[in-house]
Amino acid sequence: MTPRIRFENVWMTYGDQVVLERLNLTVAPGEFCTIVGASGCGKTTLLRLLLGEETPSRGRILLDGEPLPAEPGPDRGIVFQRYSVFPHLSVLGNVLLGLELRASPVTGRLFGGARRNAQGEAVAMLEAVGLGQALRKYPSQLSGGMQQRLALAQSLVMHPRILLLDEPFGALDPGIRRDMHELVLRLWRENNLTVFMVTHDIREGFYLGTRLLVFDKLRHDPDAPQAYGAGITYDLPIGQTDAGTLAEVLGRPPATSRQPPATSHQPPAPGGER
Ligand SMILES: Nc1ncnc2c1ncn2[C@@H]1O[C@H](COP(=O)(O)OP(=O)(O)OP(=O)(O)O)[C@@H](O)[C@H]1O
Repeated sequence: MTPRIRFENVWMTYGDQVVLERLNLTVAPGEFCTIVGASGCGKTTLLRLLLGEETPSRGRILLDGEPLPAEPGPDRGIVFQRYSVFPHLSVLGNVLLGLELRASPVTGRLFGGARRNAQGEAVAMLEAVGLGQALRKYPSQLSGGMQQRLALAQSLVMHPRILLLDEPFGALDPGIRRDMHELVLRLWRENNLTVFMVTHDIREGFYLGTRLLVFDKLRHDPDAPQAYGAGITYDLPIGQTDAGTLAEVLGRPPATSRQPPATSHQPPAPGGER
């Protein structure tokens, strides 16, 4: 099967600062990769490379076997910790906008049947994330959790192949975060998504991911801290990783959402149950 994403010896530098180095990574369709690492080690930079907002300084990234487009596109959706939605548009307007711009890039307006179809799609997506009762509200009238539901709907209505999540639940209360975990797992299954999610919470990473990627510097020169970038120090298929490795990474045993399978770990079939 062609990998959904493939990094081939990717480096990312800003001036003389090496942020990421020697990244080699193959991700199958339907995997849910959670990404952890120290602050400033390049996690957001990795997502921006996948989005097409940045291009690698060296190496290349392939999307379904083709070079990744050098600009953001509807096949890659992103949700940030905050500020993903447009404050001056209603909930419905936020989700409609992408559909309108895709169909009518110049005016961003749709008319007649095309507009009704787009509205139907947007409403269905908002209902799927639990915002069916809030279509006419504005983002300032929504709680933090509702704003993140809106941001998810805004991305998913474009039917992306890849969903990029940059600490999307970091600012939410624990109870709300739990609800969002269940929502994102359902959306992942229902929309055949391949997910890359940055989190500071390693337990969240274990709970949600099918695969946990740990980023850290592979080498370090105290006299030249910018000389070396981060790479993947652990690539853990969750459910198949031995207890010793997990304990080393976590400092204690993991809490995963799944029982480890007895033998091998298979990424879930897109849309399949796990
Ligand atoms: N556009 C840019 N120009 C110059 N340096 C940048 C740019 N973007 C990121 N950096 C630098 O790259 C490094 C990695 O930043 P990045 O935001 O990817 O880290 P991170 O792991 O996501 O951090 P955090 O966990 O704190 O969000 C930082 O030192 C940052 O200052």
